Amino acid sequence: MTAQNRLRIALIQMHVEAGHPEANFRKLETLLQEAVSGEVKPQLIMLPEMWNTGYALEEIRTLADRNGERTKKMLSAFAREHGVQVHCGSIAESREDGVYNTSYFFNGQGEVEADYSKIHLFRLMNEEKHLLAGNVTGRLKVSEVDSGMMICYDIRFPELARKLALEGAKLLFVPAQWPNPRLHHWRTLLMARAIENQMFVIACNRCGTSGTSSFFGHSLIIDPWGEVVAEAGEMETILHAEIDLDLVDEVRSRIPVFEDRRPALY
Ligand SMILES: NC(=O)CCC(=O)C(=O)O
Repeated sequence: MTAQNRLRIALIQMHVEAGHPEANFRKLETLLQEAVSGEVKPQLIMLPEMWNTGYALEEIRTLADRNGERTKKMLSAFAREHGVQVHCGSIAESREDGVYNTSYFFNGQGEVEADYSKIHLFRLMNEEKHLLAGNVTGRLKVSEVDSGMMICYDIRFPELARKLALEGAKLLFVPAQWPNPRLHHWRTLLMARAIENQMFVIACNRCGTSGTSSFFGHSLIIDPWGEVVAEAGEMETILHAEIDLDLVDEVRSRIPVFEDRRPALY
């Protein structure tokens, strides 16, 4: 196995102060430095969903990052300085027509390689009242490997993960703010998306509390067999793991699910 076929990942499972972008940007700067200061440097860093504002939806129009400019400036500079790829999780991003829940992916030169705005808005947290839904699926290349992007609630839609897998995705990125009491759903759905599509699922949740909601963390990296490569606990932490990218082809050749599909029947 060559070094090129492996990917070192760090997931920043952080507490988010709802309604306080300043505090969240400051906190993130510290955690990003921490993520690259160990002996083994990650090649990719990922953040949770809506870490800039949290779910301060009543004030989201004023709090959201206009066109993602502040986020892009900070993360692009960081990615370039450290030669590391950064999946920004997602941010509340304001555009002319409203606020979106948007992911950006920066390559190691600090360029925006891909973006994706959440396409399924989560009614239980009133997203549909304050946010606009994206209309395009999220595809990207990570270390030259075809990959897909989802955000949180999106994982309840297996058709989306399957579409990304059929288009070639071998890695699926899922930033989240997934609260209690649905830890069982979080783990099971992520596991299912990994097993049925024989892909790595890389999922970064937030932790801590906001108002009456509490977030259990449990950021996860799951391999294409459905085995847990790494899982965080409930506290703020940086979860480091290394994955073997060749495992996707190995699993797909042992159980040829994609060849055995009968799409004409369903
Ligand atoms: N932020 C979200 O999309 C939360 C999704 C969630 O909690 C769920 O159960 O689905």
